[in-house]
Amino acid sequence: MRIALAGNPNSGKTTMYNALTGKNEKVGNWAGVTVDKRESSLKKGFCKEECVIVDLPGAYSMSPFTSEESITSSYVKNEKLDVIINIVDATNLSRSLFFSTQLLDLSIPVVIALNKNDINVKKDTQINEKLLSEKLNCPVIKTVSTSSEGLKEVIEKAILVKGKKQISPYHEASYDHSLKSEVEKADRKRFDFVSEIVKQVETRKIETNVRNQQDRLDDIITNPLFGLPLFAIVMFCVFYISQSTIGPWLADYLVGWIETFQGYVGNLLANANPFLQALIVDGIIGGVGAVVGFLPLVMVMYFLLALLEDCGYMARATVVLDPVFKKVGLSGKSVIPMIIGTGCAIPAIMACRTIRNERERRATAMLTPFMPCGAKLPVIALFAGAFFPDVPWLGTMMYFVGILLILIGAFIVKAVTGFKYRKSFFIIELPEYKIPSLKLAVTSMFERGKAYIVKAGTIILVCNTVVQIMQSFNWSFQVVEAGLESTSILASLATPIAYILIPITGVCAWQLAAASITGFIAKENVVGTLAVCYGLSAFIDTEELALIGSGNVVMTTMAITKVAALAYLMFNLYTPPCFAALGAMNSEMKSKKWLLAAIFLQLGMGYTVAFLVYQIGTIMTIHTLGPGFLPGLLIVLFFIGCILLRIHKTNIELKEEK
Ligand SMILES: Nc1nc2c(ncn2[C@@H]2O[C@H](COP(=O)(O)OP(=O)(O)OP(=O)(O)O)[C@@H](O)[C@H]2O)c(=O)[nH]1
Ligand SMILES: [Mg+2]
Repeated sequence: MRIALAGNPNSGKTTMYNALTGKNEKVGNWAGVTVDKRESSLKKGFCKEECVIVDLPGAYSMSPFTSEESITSSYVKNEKLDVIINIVDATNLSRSLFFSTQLLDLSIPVVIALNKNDINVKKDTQINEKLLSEKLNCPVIKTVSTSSEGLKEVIEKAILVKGKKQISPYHEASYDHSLKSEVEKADRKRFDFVSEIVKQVETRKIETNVRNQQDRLDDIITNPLFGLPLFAIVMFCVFYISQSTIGPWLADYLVGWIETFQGYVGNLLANANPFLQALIVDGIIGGVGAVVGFLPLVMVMYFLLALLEDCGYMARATVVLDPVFKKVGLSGKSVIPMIIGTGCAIPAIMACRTIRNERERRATAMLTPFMPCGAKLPVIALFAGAFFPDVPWLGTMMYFVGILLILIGAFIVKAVTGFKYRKSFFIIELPEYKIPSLKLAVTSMFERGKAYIVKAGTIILVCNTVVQIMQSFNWSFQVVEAGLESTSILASLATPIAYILIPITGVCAWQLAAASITGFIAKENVVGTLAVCYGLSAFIDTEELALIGSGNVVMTTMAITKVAALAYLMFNLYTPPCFAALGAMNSEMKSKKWLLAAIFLQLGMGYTVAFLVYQIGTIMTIHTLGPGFLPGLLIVLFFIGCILLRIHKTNIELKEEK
């Protein structure tokens, strides 16, 4: 038996899906969290029959506007479904039932779950579900997905209605679907029908048109003047707590355990072959451990972001940033992918589907990776902790630089595509504020933590092993002696890139180049590879319970200046993301031209920023230009020249069109 969950965005479909299947799919308090379908079998205990539950993206209507809405409408129309469970947001009945009546037209049995009933109980809003069931000719059950209330009954009803015929409550006269005015007329009629039913079944105590506390809070939070600084403060707190206070404090304990384990294995292998010993103790445990050591930072950040999302703040952030983004040809819609991007660029790029305008969608997918993701966080934490322990806000600043680069990038895309100002509307449904669910935040945190550990135990482990082997052997496949690592396979492959990095690091270090290259496989590799190449594993000082301070081993071993460390960090953060994210960009942009342009822009902007930071920083600190200034300048000028040329071409094309 196959049951699909369909309904308006933010009605609680994924929450119900998770409760029914035991999965942990992403739930968020805004419209458009789910952008692709997911399926899994129903948990035992709900019914004896084998049953598959399908979670779908939210949709307002069967006539799709966005690509994720069309996933839903084509799925319910074309797949062989036994039953549709229509999740209706009981706090917003009139809007939700419009879609319900369309689902009831499909000749597939429907069960309506009147979800979020707990909110209605609190507000004393009553819905006569029996009468509603009679009016719609289908079972209606009140549910609370967050506590699984009513879910068993919903499934029981779904089994009962399977294979039964339901008579659609609304009969639409046929009309010409190609004519916009006709469609609007038909929709209006359907809406009147729904309003009439709502009038009969619902009694509200609080009139929605009375300004309540929520509206007053919105006046402050989304205020054009206070909104932006407030957003900056909120995000600063998130990054500061996760990366400069609680995160590193927890990380220290973890690193202590990892070191103990490493020492234990080291003792066990004391008499083993030196290569094997180095591979296991330094390459695998040291490299993977260096990455895993930063796990608490990622988890704390996820916990805080989940709280912010769930309380309803993130949806407001889109409204606050909308005017700023509009100026560069994007809109508030681009903010959600950006925020998701602080976790991982892949779901963030997928979230761009909710953007209707093609140019805006592609531009957002192209620019979202500038937002440092969870995998880049260990890289930030490492450099911020090792080189700038007295600047606790440095890590946080990397996120704000990310936002700035998104804006600059958007401006470039706008100029290159010849985007002309058009009045565009940004409409978002603001969810109600609520006390965030700790359970949800903890689940989100552990899900992310699990993914991080799995990645460290697979991709990162394999990469570190390969790096350790390539570093241990030369091209004649002989083990390189200690001190002669620069003759290794790894060093000879990375050296050409190391030359390109001279204008941004001041040194020709194959280790730095190797770390940046493996970073394209997964960004955590930057930390893992540096740990392996420099023979450093513990980046966190367990004795001082802090990320290792200045003048420590990392700084002296890497032998680069603070300015170079900052520039190198920024190069790794703002050049193209990992290959998996590039793959996601390719499938969302659906254009090779856009993908290539995106990679070029990311490479160019990442290099330019790093070059400027290093050279200007060097002039400011030691009053001289850094090494490799001229070649670096030529690379940057080439990048800027290419963009200017493209903009010029676009302008000529536009003139010709006129
Ligand atoms: N109070 C209350 N909140 C709920 C209930 N069900 C879901 N929520 C909350 O509603 C919000 C949206 O939940 P989701 O499950 O992500 O909604 P969705 O329908 O999957 O949303 P999209 O994927 O965007 O279409 C989250 O903040 C949930 O915690 C419920 O029964 N009661
Ligand atoms: Mg969902």
